[in-house]
Amino acid sequence: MNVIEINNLTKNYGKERGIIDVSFNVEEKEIFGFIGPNGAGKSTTLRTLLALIYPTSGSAKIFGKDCIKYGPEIKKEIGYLPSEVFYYDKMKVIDLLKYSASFYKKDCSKRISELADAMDLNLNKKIDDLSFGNKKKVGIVQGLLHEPKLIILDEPTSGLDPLMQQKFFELLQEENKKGATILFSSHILGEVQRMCNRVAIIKEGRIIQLEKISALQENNYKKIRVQTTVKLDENYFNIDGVSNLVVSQNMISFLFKGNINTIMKKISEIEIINVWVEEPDLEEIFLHFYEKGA
Ligand SMILES: Nc1ncnc2c1ncn2[C@@H]1O[C@H](COP(=O)(O)OP(=O)(O)OP(=O)(O)O)[C@@H](O)[C@H]1O
Repeated sequence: MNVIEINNLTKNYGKERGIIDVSFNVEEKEIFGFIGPNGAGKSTTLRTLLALIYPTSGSAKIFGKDCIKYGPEIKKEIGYLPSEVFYYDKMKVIDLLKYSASFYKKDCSKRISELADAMDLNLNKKIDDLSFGNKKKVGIVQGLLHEPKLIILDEPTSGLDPLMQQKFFELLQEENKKGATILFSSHILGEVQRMCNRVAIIKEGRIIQLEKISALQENNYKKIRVQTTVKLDENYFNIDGVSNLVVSQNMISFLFKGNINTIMKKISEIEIINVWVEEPDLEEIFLHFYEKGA
């Protein structure tokens, strides 16, 4: 079952490009990554899902219901962490969280203290006195305190130190095990690689790739390095599926997409000293997309 269904969602900010024809689904209990560089359109997509902005065209459904028409009803089951958090600075953390909890028809106090303990957040401080990272933690607790069925996070780890990032990911994994579906945006590929089952890559407002993390790494590209006895003509590997070719002395490296036999035959026809075939990490795959203008 799809918890989120996005169909040809387009948002123009006047003449400015926001997002163009964005479509993807997030299945129940999935941890789904949404990656792209600054300005690609991640926040615009997520804000539209939360009915904070209206699409120019296209539509999206959450729990099978139109996200704009049924916005208020749907939002009760969603935990949202925006990329930037702003608060009434004079309030104490606990008062702010109690206020947030008052919007839901359940007692969230136990969960608030559990989350604050897990994130090492002092509930009795004034918001004003918190560092950026601690304000982010308030946002995290605020987003999770009502045990939502769907968690939407916009660049959640920015401002958290590595130890806190780790704790935060453990928290998310626990929520996921309990049944929550998670959609989070990031430009940090390592965390997406570690956390997510599937990923959508967005570039200049358009989705350019939608794939299982495992497929993205295993099936699509191989990172190949060949050590030859003599310096090879760089056109030798100028065949379909080869990209990012670098020749230096008697070492040649490139990314290969396609039938592995094709490239192995080509390699077997030259005198080699060694060959390495590796899976590229997401960072390399991602860079490849951007360089090639895919
Ligand atoms: N309120 C706005 N008015 C005009 N243009 C906007 C507005 N908000 C976003 N944009 C434009 O829409 C595009 C997508 O921006 P968006 O914030 O969704 O990207 P992002 O992937 O979330 O990037 P970041 O990580 O920097 O937040 C950008 O070109 C941006 O300049």
